[in-house]
Amino acid sequence: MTREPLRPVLYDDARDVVRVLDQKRLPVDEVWLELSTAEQVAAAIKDLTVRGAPAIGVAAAYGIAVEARRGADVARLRAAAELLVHARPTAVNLAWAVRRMGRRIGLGAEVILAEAHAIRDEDEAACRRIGALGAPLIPPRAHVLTHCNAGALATAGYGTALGVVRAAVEAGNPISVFADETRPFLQGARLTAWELHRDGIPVTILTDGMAGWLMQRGEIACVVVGADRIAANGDVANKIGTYALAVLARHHHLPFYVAAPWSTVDLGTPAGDAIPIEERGTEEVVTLAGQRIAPVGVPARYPAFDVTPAALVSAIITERGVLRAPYDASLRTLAAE
Ligand SMILES: CSC[C@@H](O)[C@@H](O)C(=O)COP(=O)(O)O
Repeated sequence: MTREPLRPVLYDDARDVVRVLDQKRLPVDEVWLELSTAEQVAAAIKDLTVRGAPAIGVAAAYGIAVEARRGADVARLRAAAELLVHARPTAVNLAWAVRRMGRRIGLGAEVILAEAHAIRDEDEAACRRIGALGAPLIPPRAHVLTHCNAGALATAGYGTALGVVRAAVEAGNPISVFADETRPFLQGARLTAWELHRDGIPVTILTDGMAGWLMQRGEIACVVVGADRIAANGDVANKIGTYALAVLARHHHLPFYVAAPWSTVDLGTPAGDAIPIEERGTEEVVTLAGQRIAPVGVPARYPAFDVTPAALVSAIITERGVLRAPYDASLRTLAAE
């Protein structure tokens, strides 16, 4: 059965609302929210209603557009941009999109909305190109491990890591996916599993500690993940737990691929140690499905991202091409194109 492509962030031009699929409630409920202010969009980004690096960039762009279309003046639009750009710190796509929108402020609501639509459309096109470029890297009938959700839900549509998976399947390679559950927000168990299952792509959920054992047994052919920011030297920030997979992949001589649009590349950040890593509230770590699972009084940590050194990355798949080490040089070359 062919299903409608999944597009988690949309704009209703007739009613001037930003429509977002509530990712906090998936997979149990499929609920679309309608947002009509920059404050509402910023709150949806902060609380992970909408998440994934490219998707939060698209949402922020529409957050500025909705204000413009509802009559906000330049000062209000600049304040909206300021609010949105600070909603989350690690994914550079957010700052990239807000900066791009900022260049349209003052040119009128139609121009601003057109720019937001362009950001959305270009991201989906980039994901499809990433898929086409990445699919040939996946061995026939491979079991592919992914972490978090770098799928349609995390982008304008189609996905980055899952875009590679989708393109491989569309090209006739009957691969299957292992989805790390990705504690504590469970993007893998809830979102990756939901969107792949929806599209008929075989997916099996693992808890976060299982990958090493399956690699040792030869049950995983390669790892494909997304990224929140790629530094100029090729270091990659992505969901916490990604670095551990890269180390495991290296130990087991498996390829470790990063799939991301060019908007995730941040040549202004020289290396991974300069990437800001979001620390979130720890309630989610000490609770599961609303139940406390840890003793009261014991502290917890929740760094939401980690950095994988470039040396552990086999290739970075972007819409501009597939990059190989040395990444400082290959990123500079593609930046110039
Ligand atoms: C194409 S999405 C790439 C990344 O943003 C994704 O892998 C990720 O880490 C998302 O984290 P999240 O905290 O769910 O926004």
